[in-house]
Amino acid sequence: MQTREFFVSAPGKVILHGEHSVVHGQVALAVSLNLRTFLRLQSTSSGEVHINLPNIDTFLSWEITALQPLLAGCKEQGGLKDLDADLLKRLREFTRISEDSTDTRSMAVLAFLYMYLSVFAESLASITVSVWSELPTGAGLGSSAAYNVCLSAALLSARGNISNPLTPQQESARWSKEEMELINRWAFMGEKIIHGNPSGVDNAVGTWGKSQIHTSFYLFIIKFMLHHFTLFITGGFLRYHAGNITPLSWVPVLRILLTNTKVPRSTKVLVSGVKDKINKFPSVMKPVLESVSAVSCVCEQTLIEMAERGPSAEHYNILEELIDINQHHLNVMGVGHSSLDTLCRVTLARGLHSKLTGAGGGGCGITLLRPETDTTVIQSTVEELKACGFDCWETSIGAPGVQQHSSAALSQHILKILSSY
Ligand SMILES: Nc1ncnc2c1ncn2[C@@H]1O[C@H](COP(=O)(O)OP(=O)(O)OP(=O)(O)O)[C@@H](O)[C@H]1O
Ligand SMILES: C[C@@](O)(CCO)CC(=O)[O-]
Ligand SMILES: [Mg+2]
Repeated sequence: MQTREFFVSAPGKVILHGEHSVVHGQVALAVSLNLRTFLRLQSTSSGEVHINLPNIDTFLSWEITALQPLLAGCKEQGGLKDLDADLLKRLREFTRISEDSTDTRSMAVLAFLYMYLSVFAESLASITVSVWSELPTGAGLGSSAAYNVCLSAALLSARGNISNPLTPQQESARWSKEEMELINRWAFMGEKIIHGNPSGVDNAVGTWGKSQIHTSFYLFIIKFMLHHFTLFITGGFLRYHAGNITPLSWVPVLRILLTNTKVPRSTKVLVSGVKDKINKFPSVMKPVLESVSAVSCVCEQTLIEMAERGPSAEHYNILEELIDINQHHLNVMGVGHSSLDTLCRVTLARGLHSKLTGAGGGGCGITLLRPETDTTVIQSTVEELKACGFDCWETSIGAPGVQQHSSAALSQHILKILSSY
């Protein structure tokens, strides 16, 4: 063990276009969100492993001697290609979590124990891990990915597989590109446990976020543009395709209203439902997935054009039409929900366009706000959506990816929650 105590955090994400079709190799556009998950790891000498997950009211511990036999016959650490099915089976038996279980607590515990046992296989260490998130759990904003990215970064750092990048002078620090790749790969393993068959977009956004290359490059662009009196900055969008993530340079900030319908759903169940539909009607569903990919590409082109020529009303009309088309496609895939229909209807009554974001089936939706959208219109929309029982707020997008923090960098509120275990 390298450190007695440290803190990490990772952001959630919003998918603009491409959810579900990205699982089947198509293009997605996503952006990190300024809502984060925070983790505190302490090394102890208790001979036990503790996990505290206050968001889901889960506080558990195990004797290391009870966990050790689970590693019998395990492959060498580094099994990053596929999940170790035998270890997962033994873990399910040990925790009495059945194969078809998708409940919140079971998924979180399995992902944690799997990553802990795999990373510390050579010598199980006594640790206490506490995780708390600003993100709603299971609502389409990448809460599972932020959780897995935090676990991955903290466990790998504690084990010494990656560095502890924070220097005494710093409040926050990030890892090297190679280390972030490792964090991302282990987080993907956690996503496999929680999602079943993830595309990797959520953990990639949670790891990389709005990259540093972005920030310095864009500061230059912003200066240039302000000099030319164009009030126009980047939105930090990322393009994800077949395991590769690339920042979209020169795209505008979009104003987005986020609505949480609060209807619970499981990404694992929804992703598997789409797969069943594709298997049942391949000739019907494949063109739908390809069309969603085309929506992502046309959207990307439009954003680039908006940056190059300056945004026009026509650009916003295109973005709105793409949102409508994609929402219809997602309904065809079977991942819509009456609560999301309500969101679309309420916003369209005021000329605003919405779609679900993330896995759908309830959870969150996004509404595009035009630059000229009046504050009174936004306020009345928010009020009506709240009257439907939804949470609704204007987001700030484009946040940094996974980071290590000093305790001084965290707010008293977060520190208090994480330190009370
Ligand atoms: N703060 C947290 N504490 C503990 N477990 C969490 C936390 N956040 C997420 N999880 C785990 O992730 C699961 C939710 O993952 P799921 O993929 O269904 O939703 P999501 O990631 O919020 O949405 P999407 O995948 O559509 O973006 C929870 O059931 C829980 O197991
Ligand atoms: C539904 C999905 O496309 C996005 C969930 O945020 C699943 C995935 O990409 O793994
Ligand atoms: Mg998820």
